[in-house]
Amino acid sequence: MTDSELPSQPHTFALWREVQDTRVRTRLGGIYYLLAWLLTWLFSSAPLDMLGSGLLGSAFFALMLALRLVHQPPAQTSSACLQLWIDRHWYLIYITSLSWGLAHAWALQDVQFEPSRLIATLSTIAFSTAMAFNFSMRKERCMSAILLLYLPGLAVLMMQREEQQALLVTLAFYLSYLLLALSRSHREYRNTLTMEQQLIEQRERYDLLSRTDSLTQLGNRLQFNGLFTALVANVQRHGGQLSLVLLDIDFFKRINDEYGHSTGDQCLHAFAERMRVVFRRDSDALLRLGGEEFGVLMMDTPLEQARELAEEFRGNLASQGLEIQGQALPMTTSIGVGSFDARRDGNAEAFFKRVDDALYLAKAEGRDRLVLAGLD
Ligand SMILES: Nc1nc2c(ncn2[C@@H]2O[C@H](COP(=O)(O)OP(=O)(O)OP(=O)(O)O)[C@@H](O)[C@H]2O)c(=O)[nH]1
Repeated sequence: MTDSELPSQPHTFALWREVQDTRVRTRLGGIYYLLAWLLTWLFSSAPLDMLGSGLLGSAFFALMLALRLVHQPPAQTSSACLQLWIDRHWYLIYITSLSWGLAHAWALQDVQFEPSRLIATLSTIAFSTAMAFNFSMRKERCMSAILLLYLPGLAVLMMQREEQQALLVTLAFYLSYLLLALSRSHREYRNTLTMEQQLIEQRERYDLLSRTDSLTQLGNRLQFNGLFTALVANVQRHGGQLSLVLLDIDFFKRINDEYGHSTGDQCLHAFAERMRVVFRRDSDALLRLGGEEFGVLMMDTPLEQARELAEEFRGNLASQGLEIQGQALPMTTSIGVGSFDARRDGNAEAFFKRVDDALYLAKAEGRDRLVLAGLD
């Protein structure tokens, strides 16, 4: 998934990240529960006497492992879908934790598990430690899972506290450490997430800046190049109508020479503002291609419609000029307009050249006019 495909809403991004992290961390967990059960059962004093319950336990933990593996994250990245996946996955984690907690309690109680009791206790410690460090995205849920792992065993040890006092106290102490470690791990997870979100936002801001012309706040040449190629590829593949309007201010050098560069800058800004008034559809992409040359990419717009709008723009500008510092400054623009034609334009470059040639013709024929591309 590329950066631009990542969910942009902070809440949805946090859920998406949590899904990815949960998915990566949950895979191994399932294998170790199965392994721990197999060792506890097979190293008990009489595994064959417990064949039924041994196999049943193995089948159960194998099923939990399979469910974890087949529970694929949603293809959609809506927050509702992501939240649902997380909730369901936590059910699997709870069920596995409680089942292991009960298996440990059984091992502590049943004499047949005497030789493998240590395996079960060490596994409980390992699972709860892994839980505290790997699933700290949700503090309360993680705490509940640790308690499900721990409490059945502690309850048995409480009942046997005469003989098991040392183990009971040690496990209780370790549990308190785990809850503290979980708090710290949760804080660190949130901090890392915030940093990651800030980084993405910063990158998006820089990306936008690098594609924006600072004088007019229109998209710049870089933006045009990417957008134009993508839109042409899109109409080539799916059809539709894409029009391009190229505008070049007439004799702009004279404005600079006569009124100064700063007034020239204000003219460019005012020109862009005027473009925003006329080409106002959300799907119109307004760009400054460089110097005093501008472009409008009009999606789903037939040639005639693009021509009408461009002509309206040219006429308004010629009759009203631009208002700079309360003064009307005469100004005209030459315009080339064209629509992508799959038979005539092999690629984006050819299409651009056709419209640029029309603009050149508008200049050559005396300026302040609009020429349609490729009607020769
Ligand atoms: N103020 C200002 N001037 C700019 C900017 N970018 C380009 N120019 C000026 O725009 C002028 C363009 O001049 P030319 O290419 O000769 O074009 P023109 O004078 O508009 O003449 P025609 O296009 O042939 O009608 C140059 O004087 C550039 O210095 C800018 O960002 N600000």
